[in-house]
Amino acid sequence: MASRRLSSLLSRSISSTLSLSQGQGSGGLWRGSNRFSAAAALEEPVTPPVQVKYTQLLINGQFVDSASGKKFPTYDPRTGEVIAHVAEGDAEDINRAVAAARKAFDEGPWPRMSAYERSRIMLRFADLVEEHSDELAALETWDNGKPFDQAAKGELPLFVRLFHYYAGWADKIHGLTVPADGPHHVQTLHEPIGVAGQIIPWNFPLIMFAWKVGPALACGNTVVLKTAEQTPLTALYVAKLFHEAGLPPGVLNVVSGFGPTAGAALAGHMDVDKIAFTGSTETGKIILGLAAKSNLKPVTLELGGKSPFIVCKDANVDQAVELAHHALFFNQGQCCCAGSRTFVHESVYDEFLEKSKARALKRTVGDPFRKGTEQGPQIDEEQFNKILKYIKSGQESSAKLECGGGRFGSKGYYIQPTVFSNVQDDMLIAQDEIFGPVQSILKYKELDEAIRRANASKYGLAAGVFTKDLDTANTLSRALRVGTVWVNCFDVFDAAIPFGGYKMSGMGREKGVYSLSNYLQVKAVVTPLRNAAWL
Ligand SMILES: NC(=O)c1ccc[n+]([C@@H]2O[C@H](COP(=O)([O-])OP(=O)(O)OC[C@H]3O[C@@H](n4cnc5c(N)ncnc54)[C@H](O)[C@@H]3O)[C@@H](O)[C@H]2O)c1
Repeated sequence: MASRRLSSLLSRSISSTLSLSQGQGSGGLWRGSNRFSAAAALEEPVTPPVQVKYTQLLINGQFVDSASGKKFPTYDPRTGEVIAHVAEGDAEDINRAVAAARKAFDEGPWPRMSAYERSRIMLRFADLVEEHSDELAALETWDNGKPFDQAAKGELPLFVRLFHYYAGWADKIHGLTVPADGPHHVQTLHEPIGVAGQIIPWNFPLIMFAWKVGPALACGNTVVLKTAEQTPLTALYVAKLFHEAGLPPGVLNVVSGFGPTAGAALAGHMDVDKIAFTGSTETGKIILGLAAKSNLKPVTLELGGKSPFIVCKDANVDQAVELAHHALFFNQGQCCCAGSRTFVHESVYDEFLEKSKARALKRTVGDPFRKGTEQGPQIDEEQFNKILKYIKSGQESSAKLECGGGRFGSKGYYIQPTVFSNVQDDMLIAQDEIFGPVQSILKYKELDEAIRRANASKYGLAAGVFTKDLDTANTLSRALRVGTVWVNCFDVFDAAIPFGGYKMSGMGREKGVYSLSNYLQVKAVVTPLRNAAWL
C-alpha cells in the first residue's frame, strides 16, 4: 500500500519536474517491474512506434530543402543504422532563416501583438505537444537513445510545463517607474532584443528547445534555432506544431546542420541580436569569439561540468548510494550537471563503495524502448570512443575499477555501468567531463577538505550534498562555488528554478525569472515634469 502511494506520488512529481529526491526507494525512477534479458533486448531492437515525418529545414513557416540540396544522416544509437536523412543547413540557410526572423521581428505581428495573445499561442502549442507526446517521446528515444519512459513520463511533461510557465510570464513583463533626482519622470521599458540565435546540444533535445525558445518567444523575440546534428528530429516536429497553434511565419525558424558551418554562421551573424548556446566549454569559447568578432551580440552559455556529490559522515548510506547513482548515471551519464565526482566521508566509504558497486551491477542496460530499461546507448560513436578512452585512462592510473569498464553487447553504443574507487583529484577521470556512465568515488576526511577539493575545478555548474545536519547543509551550500546546490536531492529541474554555471560552466542563467533578462533590453525613457513641486 505504502509503496503504491509512493509510486503514484512519484509519477505525479516527475510529470511536472524531473527530480530525484532522497528516499524514493531503491528501484530508481524509471524502473518498471518487468525485468528482461538485456542480451536479448540488444539482439532484437524494438521497432520504434513512430514514423519520421519532417526532415527539411523550417524557415519562414515552410518546410524547405537546404540551399545546397545536401542532406546528412541521423543515426539510431542502438544500432548505428540510419534513421533518416535530414536537410543539411549551412551559412546560406542561416542567412535565409535570419532574414525571415528579422522581417518577422521588424515588420511582423509577434512583437506587436498583445502579450496575452502571444501567451495564448504558447498555451495552444503546449496542448498540441501534450496530445502528440507519445509520438514525440518515441522520436526522442529513437534519435537519442534515452529510455522511453524517461522521455514520456519525465521529459515531455516537463516540456509542456516549461511552455505553460513561459506563457504565464508573457503578460507579466513590465518595467519600473524610477524616482530620479530633479524634475523628470523616468520609466523603464523592457523590450525584446530582436532576433535570437540559439544553438542546442543532443543530450536533451526537447528540453533544450523549451529552455531556449520559451523565454525568447514569451518576451516577443523571433528565433533561429540550430539543433545538434546528432538529434535533429524532434525540434522539427514541435516547431511544426507551434505553427499549427498559430505562430506567425518567421517567428521560429529551425535549421538542422553542423556546428562549424551552420552554428558558426549563426553565432557570427551581423543581423542576430543575441546568441544562446548549450554544449561543451570548448565550443562555448568559439561562440563567444564569434559574437565578439561580429556585432558584439550578448551571449549566454550553458557549458560543461564536473559536479561534486558530497556524502557526509551522517548519511543514510543506502539512500546516499541510490541518489549518487542516479546523479551520475541518469541519461546514460550525458548530463552537464552529472554528479561525476562522488566524495564520500572515510567513515562510510567502504560500505558506500560496496553498495554503489552492487547498484551499478544491477543497473538494467538495454533497448531504451523496452519497459524497465534504465540505461540505453550513448549518443554516437564519437562519444562512445571518448568514454572508453577515459575508462582506459582510469584503468592505467592507480584508481581501482570496481565494475564495468567496457562495451555492453556487440551492437550500437552501449557501455557497461562503470565504477572507479580510489580516485585521486589529479586523475583525468576526476578532472574532465566524461559525459558517460562512469562513476568516480573519492574519499575525504574533513568537511573543509571536501569543500576545497570540490571547488578545485575549472567548472562550477552544480553540486549534490547528502547530510542530515542542517548546519553542514548550510555551510556546504554557501561554500561551494556552483550555480545549483541540491541538498538531499539531485536533478530537480522545475521550470521556475534558475540553472547556470559559475566559472567555466557558463555565463547567465536559464529557467525561472532570471532567464527573461537574457531576452530583454531595458530602455530608460526620461520626460521633463513641468510642475514637480508636489513631488
Ligand atoms: N553542457 C551540455 O549540456 C553538453 C551537451 C552536449 C555536450 N557536452 C559536452 O561536449 C562534449 C562534446 O559534445 P559535442 O561535440 O556534441 O558538443 P559541442 O559543444 O560541439 O556541440 C553542441 C552544439 O554546438 C554546435 N557547435 C559545434 N561546434 C560549433 C562551432 N564551431 N560553432 C557553432 N556551433 C558549434 C553543435 O553543432 C551542437 O549544436 C561532450 O562530451 C560533453 O562533454 C555538454
